[in-house]
Amino acid sequence: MNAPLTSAPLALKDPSLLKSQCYVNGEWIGKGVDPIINPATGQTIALVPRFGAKEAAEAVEHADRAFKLWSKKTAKERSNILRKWFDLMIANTDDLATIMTAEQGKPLAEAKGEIAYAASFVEFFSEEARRVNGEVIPTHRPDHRIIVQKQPIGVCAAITPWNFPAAMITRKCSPAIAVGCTTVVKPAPETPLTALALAELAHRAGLPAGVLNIITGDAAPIGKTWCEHPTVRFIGFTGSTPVGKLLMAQAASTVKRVGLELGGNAPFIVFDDADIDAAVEGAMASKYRNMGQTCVCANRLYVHETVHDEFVAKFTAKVRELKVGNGFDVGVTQGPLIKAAAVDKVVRHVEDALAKGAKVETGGKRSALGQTFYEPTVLSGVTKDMIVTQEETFGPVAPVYKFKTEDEVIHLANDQPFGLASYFYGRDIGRIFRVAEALEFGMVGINTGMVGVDVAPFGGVKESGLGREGSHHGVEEFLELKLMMLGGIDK
Ligand SMILES: NC(=O)c1ccc[n+]([C@@H]2O[C@H](COP(=O)([O-])OP(=O)(O)OC[C@H]3O[C@@H](n4cnc5c(N)ncnc54)[C@H](O)[C@@H]3O)[C@@H](O)[C@H]2O)c1
Ligand SMILES: O=C[C@H](O)CS(=O)(=O)O
Repeated sequence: MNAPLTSAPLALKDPSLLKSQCYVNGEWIGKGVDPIINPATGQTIALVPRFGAKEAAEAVEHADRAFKLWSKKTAKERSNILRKWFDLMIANTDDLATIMTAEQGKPLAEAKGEIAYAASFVEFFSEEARRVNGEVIPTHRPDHRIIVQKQPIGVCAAITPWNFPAAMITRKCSPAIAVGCTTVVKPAPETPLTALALAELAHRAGLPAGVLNIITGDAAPIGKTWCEHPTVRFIGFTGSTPVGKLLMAQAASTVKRVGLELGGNAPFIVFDDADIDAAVEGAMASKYRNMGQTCVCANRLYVHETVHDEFVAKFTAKVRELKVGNGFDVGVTQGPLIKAAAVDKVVRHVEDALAKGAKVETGGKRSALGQTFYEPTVLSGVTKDMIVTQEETFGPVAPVYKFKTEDEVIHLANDQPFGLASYFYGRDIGRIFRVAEALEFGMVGINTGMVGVDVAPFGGVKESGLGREGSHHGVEEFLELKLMMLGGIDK
């Protein structure tokens, strides 16, 4: 059904950044039919095309033709275009953030922060493009020489989530493009407008047709087409673990590489020697960023019994200062969740915890602002039999547990299938190394609540994913090592 456009046009300095078509082979194609809804107001912002398997295959063919040219560009040529893309993202931050807040809901200041974060990957990999060096290996025979060349793997697919509509795309596409690959991208159905605006800026930066292709539409057939297409050499996915497992299975049909950034269930541990004020600050940053809708949010807060009451009192006081509302409104620090179903999941988690004996320190109920809003919540008296312990809540709920010993809390932290981010606060150097090495997670924040940055490898272990994004490691999954064994050198 074509939902009517019921919202006033977004206040953009450059209205041409608001796209309602797909970007394929350097052209805008398709007819908008699926509404993109503002989660704060329920209004329709724009309509986007509903593409499927056919268009997904066509995008791969365009990307493959472009690969043959793009991979032959010099590293400096690729670097220069990525740098221009970065410059245009920064110059258009306000419009990109406005589009993001409208479709995703996060407060405008957070959206601007994400644009800077997303742009930082483009900048970083514009520099890495020129650092992809091969090797000459000391020979085993005087008449032989051994050379290892790093070559771009080809067409890479990216399927991304709604919680970081810009950064999850640039964190995958900029390293791929930097080393000479080409890309086909399906953004989340909730938040494609940010992705399409990024494509427009890439076009303006001079990225050749077919290097970046972005289509919207039916996720399952698009994903299956790319997973099974013999020309696609890599599937990059950021999203839930169940979908990640499905894509990994589908990609096996053509022995593709996969890069999986999946679900999390981060422990946040406060030891007895922690700086409590710093721990509260770190917990606020980790827990309530994006209304708790990040894969690295503190999902379980374990506080040593000797400092528990002080931490809960100070933490709860800070949470009560959060202001819930429309992300465009001045002073709002907590916007809506992405959709009503997300709030329903939060309600289910909180009600389960209360039924099993948890206590509400603050919040604990839907906001009167509407069906997509939930009050920032702190629960105490939480135990491991509650759903919040085993499942990622993906909302503004902080379950607090008490613990007695280091061994006990390390076991509790590790005793679940996820392994993305983890955090702890403490100052004893011996404990810092013991705990950091014992935690079964891809990332450990020590006396900090934030781990995601362009220069550091981001990724998880166990059922939180495969591979690393960002940092100089971030190009490796887009490169093949080619051995050149040269004989007959003595003739
Ligand atoms: N590890 C990370 O970096 C990271 C980052 C953001 C989100 N996430 C995780 O993502 C989840 C929330 O995001 P979400 O709700 O968008 O996840 P999701 O898995 O439902 O969707 C993610 C993407 O996959 C697509 N998709 C869904 N079903 C598909 C299918 N059968 N075939 C192909 N594509 C399909 C969606 O359209 C979307 O583009 C949470 O679990 C969160 O932890 C992880
Ligand atoms: O939600 C997942 C993001 O990758 C979190 S971060 O912004 O990269 O820290």
